[in-house]
Formats: sequence, C-alpha cells, structure tokens
Amino acid sequence: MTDSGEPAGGDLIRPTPKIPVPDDVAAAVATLIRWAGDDPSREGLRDTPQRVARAWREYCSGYQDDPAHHLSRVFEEVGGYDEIVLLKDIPFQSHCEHHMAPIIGRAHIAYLPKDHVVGISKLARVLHAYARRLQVQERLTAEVADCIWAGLRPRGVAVVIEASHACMTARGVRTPGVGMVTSRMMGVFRDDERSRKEVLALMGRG
Ligand SMILES: Nc1nc2c(ncn2[C@@H]2O[C@H](COP(=O)(O)OP(=O)(O)OP(=O)(O)O)[C@@H](O)[C@H]2O)c(=O)[nH]1
Ligand SMILES: [Zn+2]
Repeated sequence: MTDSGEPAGGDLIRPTPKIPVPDDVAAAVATLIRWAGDDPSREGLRDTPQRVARAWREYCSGYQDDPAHHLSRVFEEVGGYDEIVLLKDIPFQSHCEHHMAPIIGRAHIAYLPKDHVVGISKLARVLHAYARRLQVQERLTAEVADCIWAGLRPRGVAVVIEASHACMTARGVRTPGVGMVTSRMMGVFRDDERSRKEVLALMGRG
C-alpha cells in the first residue's frame, strides 16, 4: 500500500483520463464501424468512437515517452559488480504496424555493466516506451537493445523477444500457438560465444 492508502502501482489501474477526442478521429472510427457492418448511432455503440480513440492513445502512449530518458539516472556504488544483469520474462503488449493488431509477448533484457548500473525497472520502461507504438518485432528488439547500448555504454547487451501476433492468430493465416522469436546481441554477447551462451542460458534459451 502507498501512503495514500492505494494499492501499490495504483496509478496503473486508475480509469483512463477522458481526454478530448478530435471530431475527425471519432468520425474515422464511426466510419470503420459502419464499414464493418454496424450502426454507430445505436445505443451500445454511441460512445464507442471516443472510447476507441482514447484506447488508441493509450496503446500508442510510447510516442509521448522518451526511452533514453529512463536511463539517465545510474548507480555507481555496486560493490564492483561486473556480471550479467538480466530482467527476464517482462510481459509487454504492442501493435503491429501492418494490421494494427495486438502483439503480445515477453522480453528478456540483459546487459553486462562496465562501471555503473541502472534501476532495474528502467529496462522495462524502455521496452514499454518502444512497445507502445506501431511496431514490427524486429525493430522493437533492435530499438530496445540500441537504446540500452547507447544509454549505459555497457560491455554487452542482449535482448530476446518472444511474441504472438494476433494478425496471424485471429485473422489471415489463422495459425494459433505460433510464436516469433527475435534477438539482438551487442558487444561481448555478439563477439564472445561463451558470454552469449551464458546469457542465453540465464534467459532459459540455452
Ligand atoms: N517480419 C514481421 N512481419 C510481421 C510482423 N507483424 C506482422 N507481420 C507480417 O506482415 C506481413 C504483411 O503482409 P501483407 O501481405 O502486406 O499483408 P496481408 O495480406 O494482410 O498478409 P497476411 O497476414 O499473410 O494475410 C504479414 O506477413 C504479417 O504476418 C512483425 O513484427 N515482423
Ligand atoms: Zn500484423
């Protein structure tokens, strides 16, 4: 519980603020509903264009988030710790840029520090800042790795992302149960096979 008596992480479960939706955005959603075969003026759909528009602001809130900013505060007093730091199994949601359909997955993000570390939650914040945009999984993986590489200047970065794409499971080829795996290895994790094996083993992908 926080000081105000709310459950920890309460700001994540507050109702979405009712930001004003521009008329043309709501009209576009109403057009889509009509095109899908329904009547946007019927009672159950009356507020849907505004709701959908606000939902999309939330799904795409990463455009208002500067990923590099999350890595600006680092800690140097880590008792000489110079082994792998791994944040494993981070759940995330994104949307594919081809169909704007959900991408749901997990990321494993590791780095080998040189002389400082970052607060561990910041690795997840970097992931979400890029995931909450229209994406392809390859670019998401590369952007997360590149951001950590540039922001922390570590000896190595390894990012592995496993995800399921609703554009493949719920439509199109309709193949449920398939997962896409992408990875980006930088520094020692790219150049040294032993380090790469070690980080992949820690990720459970040895
Ligand atoms: N490489 C990659 N492809 C993706 C990702 N998300 C979606 N796709 C693919 O993007 C492709 C878009 O292909 P198009 O032929 O233009 O679109 P489409 O006719 O809807 O294709 P189908 O999904 O095969 O029905 C599809 O093959 C999707 O599976 C991603 O993150 N990475
Ligand atoms: Zn897609």
